[in-house]
Amino acid sequence: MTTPTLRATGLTKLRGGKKVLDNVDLTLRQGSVTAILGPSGAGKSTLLRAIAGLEDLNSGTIESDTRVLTDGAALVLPENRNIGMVFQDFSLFPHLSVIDNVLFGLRSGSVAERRDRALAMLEQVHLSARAEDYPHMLSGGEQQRIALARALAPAPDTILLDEAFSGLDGKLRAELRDTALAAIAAQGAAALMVTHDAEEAMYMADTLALMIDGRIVQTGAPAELYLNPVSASAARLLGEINEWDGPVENGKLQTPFGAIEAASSVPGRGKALVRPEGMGISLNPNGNCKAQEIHPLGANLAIRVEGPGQEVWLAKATIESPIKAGDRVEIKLNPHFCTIVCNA
Ligand SMILES: Nc1ncnc2c1ncn2[C@@H]1O[C@H](COP(=O)(O)OP(=O)(O)OP(=O)(O)O)[C@@H](O)[C@H]1O
Repeated sequence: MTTPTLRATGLTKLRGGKKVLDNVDLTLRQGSVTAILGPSGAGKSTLLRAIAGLEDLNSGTIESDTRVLTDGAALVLPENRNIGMVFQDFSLFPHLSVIDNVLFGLRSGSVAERRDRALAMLEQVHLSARAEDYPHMLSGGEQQRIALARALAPAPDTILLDEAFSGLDGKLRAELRDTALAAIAAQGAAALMVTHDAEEAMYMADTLALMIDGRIVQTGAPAELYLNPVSASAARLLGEINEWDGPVENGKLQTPFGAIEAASSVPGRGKALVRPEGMGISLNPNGNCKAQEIHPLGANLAIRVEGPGQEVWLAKATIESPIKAGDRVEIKLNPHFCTIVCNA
């Protein structure tokens, strides 16, 4: 595992008596991308801003591998934290050319060295040919690539991306994600990104941190969190999930679509969580379930399946599936996509 470049411990921030950050711990590592995913108002931007030094904290410590950035009173100013930031709205200086925007944050080295560095960063985001243009001459995606080059130019230890791709759509957004990943990897910075978009978070991040009501409720690799969520609310952040409450007896919880084994002991009642991919669906004229509605989703079909007691769960099948709305079907749960959590 690579060296931590930034460690936040016990970050707490109160606003109007409400904890918008509640004892947040987070470690960022060199060359690794961490994404914070959470609903609106969860405190994601506040956390990013606190790390950048733009937000005071009530308590907690933020340290880089060499120094303490915040520890109650001890505070390193934002401009001295060696942290780069990219915002959703690009925030380029309109009166400066592209190269001057990138040069803006470069303070060390001779004029020629700084220019070489700025050009190298523009090269990295494939825009060196536009160095003398002004921001208004560039598309939104191009402006965001300049913002990324500007943030990475001073070789920050850490780069913070706040909904940096949200203003862009479709193909452009996908391209910018890849450009950003390559540029971040080339610089070896630790990246922390905030997004509402679960697919974007899973695509880009090595580590995901799920944030709800100011607390980080789960941290881990995207696949681990997708398959083994700690709660229904954590599971919902990463995509659709079927939920079923019931007693756990002999280590099993019975759902309308089959029994699920509890990985660890869950006392009393539990909640079964089943990803749509875990609903193994097949045509069976004698099956006790029915395909109620079918919607194409690119390579997959989303199928609403009615169970024996008229419960409706979501299943996924590949686009070649012969199943049609109204068909009798059979469901076999795939335990890989099923979890039981405490029903608290
Ligand atoms: N300047 C401010 N003054 C007062 N309250 C604020 C301020 N900025 C944010 N808040 C509140 O702090 C809480 C956390 O806000 P924050 O912007 O960090 O959430 P978020 O998870 O980034 O949300 P979003 O995804 O909508 O941007 C919210 O309840 C928000 O209303």
